[in-house]
Amino acid sequence: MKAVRHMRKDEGGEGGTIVNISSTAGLCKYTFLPIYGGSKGAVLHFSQSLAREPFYDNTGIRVITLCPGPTATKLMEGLDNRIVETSSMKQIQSLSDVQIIQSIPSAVAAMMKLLKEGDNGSVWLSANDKPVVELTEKINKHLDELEKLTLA
Ligand SMILES: NC(=O)C1=CN([C@@H]2O[C@H](COP(=O)(O)OP(=O)(O)OC[C@H]3O[C@@H](n4cnc5c(N)ncnc54)[C@H](O)[C@@H]3O)[C@@H](O)[C@H]2O)C=CC1
Ligand SMILES: CCCCCC(=O)/C=C/C=C\C=C\C=C\[C@@H](O)[C@@H](O)CCCC(=O)O
Repeated sequence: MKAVRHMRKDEGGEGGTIVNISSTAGLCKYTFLPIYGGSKGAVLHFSQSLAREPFYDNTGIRVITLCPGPTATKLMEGLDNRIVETSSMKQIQSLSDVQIIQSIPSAVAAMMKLLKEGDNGSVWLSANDKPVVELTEKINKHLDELEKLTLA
């Protein structure tokens, strides 16, 4: 929020872009990453709450969220040995049958695309070495429906 104060146009800044890094672990109920997944869900919710209008109109700051799937960085090294809930090994094993650990260039390509094309409040998925997918509509539909329930 300190960066926002420096960047915001309505307080003398130049606007800009903030990209928050969530994860597929923030989208999926992974039994092997409950704490990490919880923190990544929080990153996504923080971004969507911050990006809600009139934030962009007032500040000129785009807030965008990237949700990468497993990507070949140091963070993924020895993941199997760091799983605390051993009953979740079954889920991690079945996941590794259908999901690959993507290359860093794939995640970088996703970042470049969303920097060029991403609207304020947009959410993007980059996984399995596939082209980046925009999730904004699905995420906002889900959040808007839940919000309606809180008001009913
Ligand atoms: N690698 C993966 O599979 C995925 C990673 N992510 C997220 O991407 C982001 C970057 O992770 P990676 O590049 O994969 O990990 P990494 O371990 O390669 O890099 C993390 C970097 O953060 C720095 N760092 C750690 N604690 C810090 C602190 N308190 N203050 C400042 N810098 C600190 C480390 O020195 C390191 O350079 C993280 O938020 C991670 O959760 C999201 C989805 C998948
Ligand atoms: C410390 C947490 C890193 C989490 C990275 C992330 O944000 C999302 C990961 C999502 C799913 C990961 C699935 C991994 C499944 C298997 O392929 C696993 O067996 C790979 C283990 C690799 C290793 O070096 O141990």
